[in-house]
Amino acid sequence: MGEAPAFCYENPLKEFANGNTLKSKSAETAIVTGSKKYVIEGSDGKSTSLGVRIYDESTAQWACKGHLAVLLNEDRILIIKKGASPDDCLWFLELDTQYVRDQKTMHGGNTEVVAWSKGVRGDAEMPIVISGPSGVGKGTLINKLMKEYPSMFGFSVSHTTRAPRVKEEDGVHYHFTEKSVMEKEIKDGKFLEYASVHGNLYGTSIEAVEVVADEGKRCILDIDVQGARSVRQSPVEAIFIFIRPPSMEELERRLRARGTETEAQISKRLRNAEAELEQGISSGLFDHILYNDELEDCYQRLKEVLGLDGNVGAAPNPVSRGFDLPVVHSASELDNQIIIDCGTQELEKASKNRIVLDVSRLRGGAPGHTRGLDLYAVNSFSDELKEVR
Ligand SMILES: Nc1nc2c(ncn2[C@@H]2O[C@H](COP(=O)(O)OP(=O)(O)O)[C@@H](O)[C@H]2O)c(=O)[nH]1
Ligand SMILES: Nc1ncnc2c1ncn2[C@@H]1O[C@H](COP(=O)(O)OP(=O)(O)O)[C@@H](O)[C@H]1O
Repeated sequence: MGEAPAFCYENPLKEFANGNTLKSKSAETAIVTGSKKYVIEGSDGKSTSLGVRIYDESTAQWACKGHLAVLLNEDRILIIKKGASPDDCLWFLELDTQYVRDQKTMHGGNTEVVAWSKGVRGDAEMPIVISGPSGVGKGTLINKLMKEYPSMFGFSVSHTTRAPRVKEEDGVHYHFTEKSVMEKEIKDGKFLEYASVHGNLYGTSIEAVEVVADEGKRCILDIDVQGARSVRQSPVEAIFIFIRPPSMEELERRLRARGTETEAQISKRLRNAEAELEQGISSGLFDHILYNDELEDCYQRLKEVLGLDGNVGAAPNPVSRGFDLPVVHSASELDNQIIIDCGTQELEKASKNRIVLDVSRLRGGAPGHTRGLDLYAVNSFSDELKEVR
């Protein structure tokens, strides 16, 4: 996914609390990682654009002069990497985002936390997390939704160590995986969340969510309550829906009628259902709790909650991940738009030498990703920002 341009603050971040340090002319802030020291230079106080210099201790040389850093809303710094590949030129150093605040709380409140995330173009709608006990009808509801709105929703294909059921396909319903392989991938940080459910390991890889978002579709996650809690604590901003059965008797009837589990597995799932229901209903974790009594009623409620009543299913908006930034000379911020001047000397190219990076709709993606960036070229001679592409 490319390399983050910088790393961990040498000093506590309190200097950044109001951004003053960054805006004062003399200020230089150092970020150190391994043998590299990244220095964000102070600006003249008028512009929010700052230079970034990199000192490589192993070669004792200053390198990569010319990265640009722009402080955004005092909660994150946008770094525009010079000479990076299109896929790797925009990064955010998160200083005071919701994710960073949550992480600080998790670490007891006294630890300074910063997080790197890569800028990804395009806006994908908030993922939908659906939880509920086994047999309640999650899969049935999700299938209906995907059938009615095939271009709008995409399913996050989880990994699991459980055996496939008769009609289940590898890579479609689940990625059926060896336990040791999955444990290694979890250790390698490839998973957004994972949990042990009914005696097997289940997990959502970061890639599973990103693949759907890259297609411009809204991602649906069918995961248990533990997994939902982990996603709540992740940078992913999602909508959380819990499906509950009309009664335990009806849940049992549905599980048996489905005919996909042995008697022992059904008993285990029913025992676990009690705890899942308790947590689903009373934890405050879920934004919406829907009864699945009559299937059609529940489906209509689900559509309402998702704002789909009467909506005919918009076409997907495929995401193009990269953008070729020419040599960047300066950047300034205006109303959530970063104006990037690429400073070509040749007059004939001058009409395309300014690029606007719209950061008004930034939102957390899977860990390490910030979505919602929009980029377009404008005519630099026009007073208005006129789109030319
Ligand atoms: N945490 C987590 N739970 C998952 C994931 N995938 C599926 N689950 C949950 O695991 C449980 C068992 O799923 P499954 O074996 O397909 O049985 P079913 O719910 O009866 O269809 C359900 O509660 C799923 O929501 C995942 O990636 N992460
Ligand atoms: N509202 C409903 N009324 C009756 N049966 C239902 C309803 N919703 C789902 N079912 C049935 O219950 C069984 C379990 O549903 P499923 O979608 O597999 O549950 P889950 O994915 O939550 O484990 C399936 O056989 C399905 O056809």
